Amino acid sequence: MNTKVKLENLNVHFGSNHAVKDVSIDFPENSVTAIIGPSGCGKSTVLRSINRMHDLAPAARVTGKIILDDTDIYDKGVDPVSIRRRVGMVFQKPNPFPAMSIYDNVIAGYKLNGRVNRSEADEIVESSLKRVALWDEVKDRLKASAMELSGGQQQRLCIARTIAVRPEVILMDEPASALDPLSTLKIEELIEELKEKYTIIIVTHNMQQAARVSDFTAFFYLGELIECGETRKVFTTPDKKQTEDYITGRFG
Ligand SMILES: Nc1ncnc2c1ncn2[C@@H]1O[C@H](COP(=O)(O)OP(=O)(O)OP(=O)(O)O)[C@@H](O)[C@H]1O
Repeated sequence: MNTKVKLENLNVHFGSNHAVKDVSIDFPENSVTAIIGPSGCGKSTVLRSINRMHDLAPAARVTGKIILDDTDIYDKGVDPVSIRRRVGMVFQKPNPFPAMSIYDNVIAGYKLNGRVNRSEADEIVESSLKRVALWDEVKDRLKASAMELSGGQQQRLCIARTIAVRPEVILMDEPASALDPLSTLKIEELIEELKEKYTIIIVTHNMQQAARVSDFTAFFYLGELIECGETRKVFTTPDKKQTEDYITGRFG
């Protein structure tokens, strides 16, 4: 399996808080890697560093390397906007643009590339909504406000918006934690399908979800990567005692 994203000695500081400590990890292409660990262990901070989102937080200092294919995304001269196009992000709470229609939400990110003609936009909206299994539910009301959709539909819309930009990597920060069990199941099924085309890295608090959706699991504790490996192995015969204690619910 090719490595799509490689973290080499990644450190993130917020002022004097050393939130991510010397983390090195490979994320294989066309696979799902789950990042797990107790609250505050640095999961979201690691995820956000992979599309340079900390550039937007003045207190953050990132050192080390993050290699996307052959590009160190923190190299001088690398445009963070071009990285965010290649590395999309889906957040915990569905965040469609409230003033926009369903159609305009899907195409919003893609339009930042420049002018888009109508038939091209129609094609992208339809294929993205089909990809997230939302097309049949919304095809008759594409001009309706995105806020008319249920929470689960809104989250699938946000995933459609992300994939419309044609990223290579999708970061997901607890994408189903605000959703009911049925919507969660749909998101999990979608993740399974999306990995054929994309490399997915997902932060989740839900151990069963990590076991269900991921090929690889990385366990973090107090800012350090404790263990990373095939999900089945991490969940059945972890190498480290801390991992075992966490996945068996003894702490966290
Ligand atoms: N923008 C920020 N400014 C300052 N400190 C931050 C910022 N983001 C995160 N931190 C700090 O970095 C550490 C790791 O936080 P992070 O959100 O990555 O943890 P987490 O494992 O994702 O937690 P949770 O599971 O609760 O979401 C915490 O001490 C947090 O307070």
